[in-house]
Amino acid sequence: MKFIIHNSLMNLPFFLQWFNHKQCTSSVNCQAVELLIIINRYTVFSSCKVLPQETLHILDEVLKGLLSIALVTCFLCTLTVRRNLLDLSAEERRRFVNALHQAKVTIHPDIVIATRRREEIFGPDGNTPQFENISIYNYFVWSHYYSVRKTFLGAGQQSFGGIDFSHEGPAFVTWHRYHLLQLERDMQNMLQDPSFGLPYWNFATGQNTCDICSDDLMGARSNSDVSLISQNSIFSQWRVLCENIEDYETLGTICNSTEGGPIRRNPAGNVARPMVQRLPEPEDVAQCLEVGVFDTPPFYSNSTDSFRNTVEGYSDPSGKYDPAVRSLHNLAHLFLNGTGGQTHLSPNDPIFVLLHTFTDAVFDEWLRRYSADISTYPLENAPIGHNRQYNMVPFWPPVTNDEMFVTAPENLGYSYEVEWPGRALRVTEMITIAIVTALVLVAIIFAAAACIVRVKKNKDELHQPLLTDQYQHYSDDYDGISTPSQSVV
Ligand SMILES: O=C(O)c1cc2cc(O)c(O)cc2[nH]1
Repeated sequence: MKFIIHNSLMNLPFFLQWFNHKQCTSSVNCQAVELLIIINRYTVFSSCKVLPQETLHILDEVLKGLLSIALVTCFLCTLTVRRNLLDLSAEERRRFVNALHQAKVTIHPDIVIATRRREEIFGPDGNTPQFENISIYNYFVWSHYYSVRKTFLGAGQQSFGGIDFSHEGPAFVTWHRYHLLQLERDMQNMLQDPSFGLPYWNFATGQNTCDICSDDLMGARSNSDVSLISQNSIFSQWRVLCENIEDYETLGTICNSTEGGPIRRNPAGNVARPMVQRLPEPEDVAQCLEVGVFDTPPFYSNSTDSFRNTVEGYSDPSGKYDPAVRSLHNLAHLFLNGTGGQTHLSPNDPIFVLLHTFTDAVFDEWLRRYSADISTYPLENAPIGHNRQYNMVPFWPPVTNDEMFVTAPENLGYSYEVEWPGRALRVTEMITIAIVTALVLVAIIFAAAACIVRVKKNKDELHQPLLTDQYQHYSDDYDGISTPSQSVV
C-alpha cells in the first residue's frame, strides 16, 4: 500500500500524462482519479502508522493538492468546444492559423516515427535504429499515411493495397475521431492551453466554392497558379510529407520526415468529374442522420443502409450504396481536388482537420440520437483493424475502436457548437400533410358554417315581437271590445 502512494507521488508526471492521454475522457475517469487519490489518502492513515501524525497531515495536504490538480484538469477538459470556423472572430481565426503553423514547425515532444519496416528497423549495420523526429502536425500526416500504406511483399513484387486501417470499414469514424483527439491534445500541450478546441468546416453548403478558402483562414487561391494557395497565406509555405509513394512501395521503405512540394488545392476544379465540382447539400447531412443502423455486412465500402458508409460517402445520402456515388466526407475530399483528395497525402492540407471535425460532429450527433447503439458495430468479420475491440493502427498508447464509440461531451471532454439542418419532407409525408390540412380546413369551414346558421337562427328569434308587446296590442284592441258582462241587447 505504501508503494502505491509512493508510486503515485513519484510518477505524478506519468500519471497526469496517462490521465491526459485519456483526455480526461469521462466524468467516470475523473471520478476514478479522485477515488484513486482518496483511497491512497486512507491507505496512508491505515498502513503507515509508524509515521508521526504531523507527517501524515502533510501527506494528506499533498494528496488534497493532487486531487485539486486532477479536478482542475477535469474541469478544464470539459471546456473544449469545437466551433464553426466561420463563427470565429478575426483574432480567433488568426490564433487558430498561427497554432496550426506552430504545430507544423514544432518537434513532437513524445513521438518519433519509424522510417523502416520491422525487418530493417535496426538499420543496415543492425545497430542504427531507423527512427526520426517529426513535427506535431507532420506526425498527424504520417499516422494517416501509415494507416493506409500498402503492405510490402518483397523486392520486385507489387505491394498489397488491400489493407486500410482507417477507411472503408466501421473504424472509419472511430479512427479519425482518435486521430483528431491526438492532434487536439498535442496542440493543447504545445499552446499550454487545455481549452484549445479544433474548429470545424461545415462542408455541407451545396456550393461550388470553398467558403473557408480565404487568406485569413485556410488560404485563398493563388493568382499565378489555380492549384496553389495564395502567397498571403502561411499555408502556401507548408511543404508536403509522404509524397514519394512509389519509392515506399518499390523499396519497402516507410515515409520519413522529409518534406517535398507545396500543398495543391483547386476546389471544384476537377473538369473530368463534374460530380465532385459541388459540395454536399445541407439536406444530405439530415438524411444521413436518419440512417439508424451503424454498419451493415460486409462492413466495407459497399455496405448499404449503413450510417458509417453513408457519412464516409460511398452511399447516397439516404444510405443506398452506389459505386458511382461520392457523397459527404468523400465528396468534400474530392472537391478539394489536390493534396486533400489523395488518401496517403490528404492531412497535409490543413482543411483535412476541419473536414474531419465536421464528419466527427455528424458521428457524435448520430451517437446522441441513437443512444450510442453499438450492437451493429461488428465484433468480427470486419476488415483488419476495424473490429470493435481491435487497436487502431498506428496509435500509441494502444486504443481500441469501442473506446471512441461514445458520445463526446459526456465521455471525451469536448462538444460541438452546431445546429443540424431539418430534413426536407418526403413526397408521402407531403401528401399526408396536405390531406390532413384539407380535412382540418373542411372541418373548420363546416364548424364555421354551423355557427353562422346557429347565430342567424338566434338572431331571428330575437327579432320576433315579444310576448308583452303582443299582450299590449291585444290589450289595446281588447279595450275597444265589449266585455261579455256588458251585454248588448
Ligand atoms: O475517392 C474517394 O472517394 C476518396 C478520396 C479520399 C481522400 C482521402 O484523404 C480520404 O480520407 C478519403 C477519400 N476518399
